Amino acid sequence: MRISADENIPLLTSFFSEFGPIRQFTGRSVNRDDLLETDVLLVRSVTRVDENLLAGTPVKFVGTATIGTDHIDLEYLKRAGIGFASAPGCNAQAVVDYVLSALSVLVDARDQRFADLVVGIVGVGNVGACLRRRLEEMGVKVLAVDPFKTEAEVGELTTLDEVLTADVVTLHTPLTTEGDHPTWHLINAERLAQMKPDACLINTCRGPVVDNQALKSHLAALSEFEAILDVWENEPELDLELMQRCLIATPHIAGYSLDGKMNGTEIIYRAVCEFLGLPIRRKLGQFLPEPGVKRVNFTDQVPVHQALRTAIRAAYEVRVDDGMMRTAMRRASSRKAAFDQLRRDYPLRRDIPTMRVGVPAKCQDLHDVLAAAGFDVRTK
Ligand SMILES: NC(=O)c1ccc[n+]([C@@H]2O[C@H](COP(=O)([O-])OP(=O)(O)OC[C@H]3O[C@@H](n4cnc5c(N)ncnc54)[C@H](O)[C@@H]3O)[C@@H](O)[C@H]2O)c1
Ligand SMILES: O=C(O)[C@H](O)[C@H](O)COP(=O)(O)O
Repeated sequence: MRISADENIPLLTSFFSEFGPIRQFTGRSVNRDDLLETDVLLVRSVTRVDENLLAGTPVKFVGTATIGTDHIDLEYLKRAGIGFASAPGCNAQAVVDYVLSALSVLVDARDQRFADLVVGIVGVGNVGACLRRRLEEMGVKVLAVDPFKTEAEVGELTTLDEVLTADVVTLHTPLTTEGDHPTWHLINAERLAQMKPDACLINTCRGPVVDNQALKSHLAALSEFEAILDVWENEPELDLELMQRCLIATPHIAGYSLDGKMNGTEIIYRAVCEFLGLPIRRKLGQFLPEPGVKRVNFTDQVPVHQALRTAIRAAYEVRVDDGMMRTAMRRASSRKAAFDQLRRDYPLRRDIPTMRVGVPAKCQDLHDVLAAAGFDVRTK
C-alpha cells in the first residue's frame, strides 16, 4: 500500500509506516502527477481533492485529518468508488479553548465578566455543542441555532434572528453552498446590521461564512463593534485592512492544539485500518506526551472571575497568536507564505483539560467554574 500524505500531518511514520512507504508533500502544491503511484491519500484542509487531482491515479482511499470537508468533492469520490474518511470532532476542544480565550480578552477589554455575556452559537455540532455546555456551566446565557438539529439532541434552539441579538455571535457551521440552509456569506451586510452596534462576531469555522467585505465596512462604520477572526476569505491571501480592524486576528489555528492534530491522525489511521480490513494496532496514548509542568494554583484570595480568566489564558493565550500574525504580516514580502509559515511552525499547545489547576478545598465556587471550563481541578 503506497501512501502520500501532507507533511503537516503529525505522527505519519508512527501510525502509517506499517502499511508501506509514505511520500510526503506540501498541501497546497500537490498535483495529479505526484499521485500516480499512490493508493492512500492523506490530506489537510489546504488540498482541493477532486477529479482534477485524482482522475487516472490509483488512489482508492482519501483521508483528511480535519473536521471540515469543504475541500473535498465528496460526490466525485462516491462516483469514482474511492473510500473516504474525515476526522469529526478531532480538534473541537481546541476551538472551544480558542473561543474561551478570545472571550476572556473581550470581557477584559470591556471590564466585564463572563456571566455578563449572552453568547449566540450558530451551528451546534461537535464544536458548538461542547462550547455551549462549557459556557452554560460557567453561568453564561447561550442562544443557539442549528436547522439540522433537534432540541432533543442539542438542547434549546432558536432562530438565527434571535441569535443575532446576542452580545457575542460565534460561528461553528461547515461551509456549504447548496441545500435549504447554505452557509456561504451567511453573515452578510443585512445580518450584521441586525446585530447590536457593540456586539462581537467570532469566526473560527470557514472564512466565506462571513462576507469579509461587508464585515470590513461594518467595522469601519461602527467603532464599538468587534470582530475576532481565525478564518478568512481567500486564505492564505488575507485582507490586511480587515485584519487591522479585528480585535483578534489569527491564521486559521483555532484547532491547532497538539491534542487536536494528533486526534486527527488517529481517527484517519483507524479509518484506513477499517478500509483495508486490518486490525488497529496503534493508539494515540502511545505517542501523546504528558502535559508537562503547566499547572496553576490559586489561593482563596483571588476573585472567581479573575481566576477563571487567568487559568484560561495560562492554558492558551490567543493574544500571542494574534501578535505573531500581525508582526508576520507587517514584515512579510509574501503574505501568503507568511500565513502558511505561521501555521507550519505553530508552537506546541495543549487542550485545557490537560491542565491541572489547584484550588483551596473551601473554594467550591472556584472549583465549579474551573471544572465547567474544562480544567483538571484538584483541591489542596
Ligand atoms: N479554525 C479551525 O481551526 C477549525 C477547527 C475545527 C473546525 N473548524 C470548522 O468548524 C466547523 C464546525 O466544526 P464542528 O466539528 O462543530 O462540525 P460539525 O459538523 O460537528 O457541526 C456543524 C454544525 O453546523 C450545523 N449547520 C449546518 N448548516 C447550518 C446553518 N445554516 N445554520 C446553523 N447551523 C448549521 C450542522 O447541522 C452541524 O450541527 C467545521 O465545519 C470546520 O469547517 C475550524
Ligand atoms: O477543519 C478543521 O479540522 C480545521 O479547520 C483544521 O484545523 C484545519 O487545519 P489544516 O488542515 O488547514 O491544517
